[in-house]
Amino acid sequence: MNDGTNKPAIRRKLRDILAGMTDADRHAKSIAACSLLATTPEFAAASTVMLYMSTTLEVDIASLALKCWQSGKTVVVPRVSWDQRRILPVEISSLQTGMTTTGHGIREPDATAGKPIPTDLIDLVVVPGLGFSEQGYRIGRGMGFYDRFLAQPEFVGIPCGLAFSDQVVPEIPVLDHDMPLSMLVTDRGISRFSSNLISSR
Ligand SMILES: Nc1nc2c(c(=O)[nH]1)N(C=O)[C@@H](CNc1ccc(C(=O)N[C@@H](CCC(=O)O)C(=O)O)cc1)CN2
Ligand SMILES: Nc1ncnc2c1ncn2[C@@H]1O[C@H](COP(=O)(O)OP(=O)(O)OP(=O)(O)O)[C@@H](O)[C@H]1O
Repeated sequence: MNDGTNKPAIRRKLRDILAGMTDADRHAKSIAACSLLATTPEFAAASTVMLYMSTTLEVDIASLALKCWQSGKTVVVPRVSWDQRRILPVEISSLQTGMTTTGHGIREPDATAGKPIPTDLIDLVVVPGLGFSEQGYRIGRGMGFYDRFLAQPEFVGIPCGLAFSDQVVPEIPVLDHDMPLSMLVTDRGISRFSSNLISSR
């Protein structure tokens, strides 16, 4: 069945897998996955990197944010605009200060913090998700925020999924609006999906 109707069941299964991991496992795998991402030429070449404010069940991006700042990169994270049903990239210089918590316990820069950054300046987007396929597709929280973000014509960067290896599943239903990733990094390794490269979009 590839019509997307089983997406809720896949989300439930993936949420169970994530909840079943131990904190120690999540911590070790977060460090491993972020270290691997930091070794890639795509990361080295990026001046502006879009990260996400990780929740406890997602790969913790803290070590990656520090590497970005240490090497002089600009870090942006999403702020949800409910009016526009989109995420807006906002620059941050700390993961702690100036944050507020939205629904689902997701943190984002509060109204006083964070300068909006034009989408075309983003070189690399580190994309969270509930699950990822070996073909470079992802399933998220079901609001389509990242699909809409990555589909914008002004987005010219590289979309890179970041996940625990536990989150990689053989197949994810793909609908027309689902945006493929160019890369996927987990604690087990780096995958590149040549058919999804920007030049072919
Ligand atoms: N760490 C992290 N940040 C992320 C995402 C993510 O998956 N992980 N997102 C990935 O997309 C975006 C945020 N996604 C969100 C999805 C739902 C709600 C939320 O509050 N939902 C309400 C229902 C709102 C409505 O239906 O109008 C709720 O469930 O109460 C918030 C953020 C951007 N930031
Ligand atoms: N480019 C787009 N333009 C308009 N609507 C879109 C677009 N992409 C996705 N949507 C809508 O968003 C909704 C959720 O999509 P989907 O189930 O693929 O979310 P998801 O990728 O799992 O979630 P997310 O990206 O928020 O983590 C769908 O109803 C879809 O129609």
